[in-house]
Amino acid sequence: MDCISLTNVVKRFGLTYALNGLSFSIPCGGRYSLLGPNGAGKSTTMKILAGLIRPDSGEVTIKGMTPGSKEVKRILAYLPEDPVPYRILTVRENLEYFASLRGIPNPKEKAEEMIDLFDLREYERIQAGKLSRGNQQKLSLALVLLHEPEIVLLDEPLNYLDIPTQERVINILRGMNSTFLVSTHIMSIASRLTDHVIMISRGKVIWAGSISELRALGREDEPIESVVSRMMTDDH
Ligand SMILES: Nc1ncnc2c1ncn2[C@@H]1O[C@H](COP(=O)(O)OP(=O)(O)OP(=O)(O)O)[C@@H](O)[C@H]1O
Repeated sequence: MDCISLTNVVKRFGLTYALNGLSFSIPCGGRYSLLGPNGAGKSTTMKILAGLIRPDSGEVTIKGMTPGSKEVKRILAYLPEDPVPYRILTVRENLEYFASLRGIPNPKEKAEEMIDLFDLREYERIQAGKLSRGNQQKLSLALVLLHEPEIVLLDEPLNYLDIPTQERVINILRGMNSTFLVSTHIMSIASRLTDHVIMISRGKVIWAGSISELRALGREDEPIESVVSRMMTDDH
């Protein structure tokens, strides 16, 4: 079964076509990266899947359901590019609040678990607005993952994180059995978190396949970044 499906999706902002006939699908349990040059339509795609904006035309389903519906919200996590937790709440309060919004039976226990998992103990009583950008990112990841979502949409998830935290987060994400769509410009993140790639440019898919197929398109010893760069530039 497909957990994510887009067919012929068009989204315009004024005269700009952010998405222009975008179609792809991701089977349940699939781990996919969304790659593309600046302005390709990656964040727009994520927002449509998260139900935050509606396409002008085309069909979008999450496990056969409508994005943004109550059923989908229950099973989906979306980390935007620049997530902001509730600034006046402390780290712990944010976690407890999100856990109770999610209907988790014991929000305090869940907050404890996420504080340990994301190494936030030192900051648990600090207001989110006073955290460093990296610690805000860590908290935001904890907030979107606390309900053990089946489908996870992450826009540049490792932004601002120091190297030990990147490793910690990569291990957490790799340990989850969810369906993943990760938008990133960093190929090492794509290849460590996912095994398939959807490459888009000007609002439509220009290539899709496994990361090993992508590597095989390059010359021997050619860095994968160079292969991707050529594919993105050839399209222009
Ligand atoms: N709210 C908006 N109003 C007007 N134009 C928008 C809006 N959101 C996106 N766009 C335009 O839609 C196109 C796709 O933008 P989008 O943010 O989806 O690209 P992206 O692939 O995520 O880019 P980047 O890699 O730079 O983050 C761009 O031309 C952008 O300027």
